[in-house]
Amino acid sequence: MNKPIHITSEIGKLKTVLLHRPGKELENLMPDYLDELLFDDIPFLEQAQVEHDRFAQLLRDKEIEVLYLEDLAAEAIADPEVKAAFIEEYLDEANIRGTELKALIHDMLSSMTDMRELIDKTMAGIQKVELPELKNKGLADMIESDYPFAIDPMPNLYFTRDPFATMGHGVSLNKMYSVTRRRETLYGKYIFKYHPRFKDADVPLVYDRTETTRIEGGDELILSKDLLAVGISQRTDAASIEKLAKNIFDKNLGFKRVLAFDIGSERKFMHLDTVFTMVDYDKFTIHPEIEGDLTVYSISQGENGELDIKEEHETLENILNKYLGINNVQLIRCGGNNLTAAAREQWNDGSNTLTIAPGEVVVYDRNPITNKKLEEAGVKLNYIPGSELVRGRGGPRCMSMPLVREDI
Ligand SMILES: NC(=[NH2+])NCCC[C@H](N)C(=O)O
Repeated sequence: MNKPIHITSEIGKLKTVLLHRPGKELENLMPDYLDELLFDDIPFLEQAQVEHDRFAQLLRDKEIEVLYLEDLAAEAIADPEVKAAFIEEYLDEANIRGTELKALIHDMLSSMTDMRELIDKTMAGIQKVELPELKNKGLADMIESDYPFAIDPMPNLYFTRDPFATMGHGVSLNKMYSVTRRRETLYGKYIFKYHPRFKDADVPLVYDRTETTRIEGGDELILSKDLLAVGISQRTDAASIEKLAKNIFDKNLGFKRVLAFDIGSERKFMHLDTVFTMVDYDKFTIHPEIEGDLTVYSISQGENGELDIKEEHETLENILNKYLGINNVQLIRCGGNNLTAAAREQWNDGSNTLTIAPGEVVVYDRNPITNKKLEEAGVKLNYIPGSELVRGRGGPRCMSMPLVREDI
């Protein structure tokens, strides 16, 4: 049987990818709560969907199988017992104030017979005004309080890169940094456990959402079948990288070394993939601010199952040459040599490329300076529009989770 997950590089020909088409959760964004929900503006849903559909169609035109998170999740909970368990768990994590309110929503979700509708509802969130019965139960105060939601939306779901990350034939089911994104990983839990595509494969989990320290997929890069890169960032703790490395070695996923890159913890550099992505065997896009010496921890398996950790201070170029065993790494600067362009295009995810084959990527059309640099370096570009999608601060890499790539 072909493994449903097979990822041994960041650049091998992409065969199957997981997306989420933005849905009603984006219409539950409000200016007052944008910061907590990690958005900088409110995308126009209809247009965001048009842009997203272009992205998906481009991938299909390249003969890549496109799967949707919402479909897999719906299929995963088809069995009534699984559906019931999912609803319980979803509600337990939904921060609902008031038991009657919870019971009411429980009834509402349980009575839904179309699993896609149910999943969409759990993603969109629930406004208190959608529950008129609540008044009769004496809980009018809940309705009248200023906060409009009974259950918050999950607007970041279209960044499928983050809640879990595929590596080898395993999955890092992540503990997210922010409250608003923690619930997203529940879909992954049910998909890998119960979906027919995955359930017989016993997908090994090398990280679990129940962990106490955080890690996100934007920080997890597969540099080769032997080598992972993980960012120590706003989103990912050093402690999580140790746990991940230990599990990867113990569960024999094939990787020999994990490089942990310390990239600081600002929002603009929230993940490693916002400053650094791999586009070819020897080519990387980078944000100029990570040039110069970096602190990198090289983690391998030591004696008696302990980790062997070495600290190094080196330029990105030297580190990549050394650990990839090449001598001609080419770093392509986001925004070229102009600082203003670099800042602007990095903010608009100019270095957040999705590589679909060695030397071929998907990029936003809105970053012409970076795109020209990529072209000059011999990289083949496929453009998508991103005027609305970018408002959530993510590009083609963030909006996709590869499930299968050809080996390189
Ligand atoms: N892999 C990425 N860079 N993902 C971008 C995620 C953006 C999202 N608004 C967040 O802050 O979480």
